[in-house]
Amino acid sequence: MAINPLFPYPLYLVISEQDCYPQSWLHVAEEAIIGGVDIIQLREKNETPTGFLEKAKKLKQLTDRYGIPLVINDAVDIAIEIEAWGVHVGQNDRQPIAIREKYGHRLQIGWSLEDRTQLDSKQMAAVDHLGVSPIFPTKTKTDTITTWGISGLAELRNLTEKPLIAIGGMNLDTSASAWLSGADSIAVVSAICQSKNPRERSAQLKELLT
Ligand SMILES: Cc1ncc(COP(=O)(O)OP(=O)(O)O)c(N)n1
Ligand SMILES: Cc1nc(C(=O)O)sc1CCOP(=O)(O)O
Ligand SMILES: [Mg+2]
Repeated sequence: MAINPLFPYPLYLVISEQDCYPQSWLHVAEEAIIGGVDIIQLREKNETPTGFLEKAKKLKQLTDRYGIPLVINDAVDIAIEIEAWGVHVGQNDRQPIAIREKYGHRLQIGWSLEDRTQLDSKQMAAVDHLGVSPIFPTKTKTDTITTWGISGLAELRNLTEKPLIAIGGMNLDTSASAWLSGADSIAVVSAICQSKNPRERSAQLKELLT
């Protein structure tokens, strides 16, 4: 697959302190960027708002230094405050139209797609890219509904021109098939965060996406 000019970020790291433990999450982020990660999402599900904001500021400094986009998970107000590139929201979060109405185009908006019927939702008008949620079951996030599999991803590719981000169980064994089946980006948590060498693992994953 070629790089999609609407989402030219083939390797997408979703990071949290907990998912990187016992490694330092900020160190993992930097090593992953050096290894080839193109975009990072900060996803802190167990932080206080103040703690999330502090982490977001630190990560923004790092991503700015390397010139890559930062996405904030769920917390639209924090994304605005730190001038993040984007926000990612799911079906149970603040919805794309409400975000667009309030903040215009200050944020790129990612939305999780859990079901084909959601492609017909009016929310799609305010969505910039879609998280295909999930491709495979994963221990990192268990409150998902059904799995798309590679065949579901390929079907989706024929149904929408929005950039598609494959997430859930993406690793060295699964990323190439998702990429070749139409994903514009491969999002990973544990494959990088739990690797002993996040820089090398990122480079290995990136190598598959060319
Ligand atoms: C790129 C990407 N895709 C999907 C998700 C999941 O978002 P959501 O369904 O809101 O679940 P949480 O991540 O908030 O638990 C994502 N974060 N990123
Ligand atoms: C953050 C997230 N969202 C998902 C979704 O399906 O929407 S799966 C997921 C975690 C992906 O972790 P790993 O790369 O370790 O499988
Ligand atoms: Mg969410």
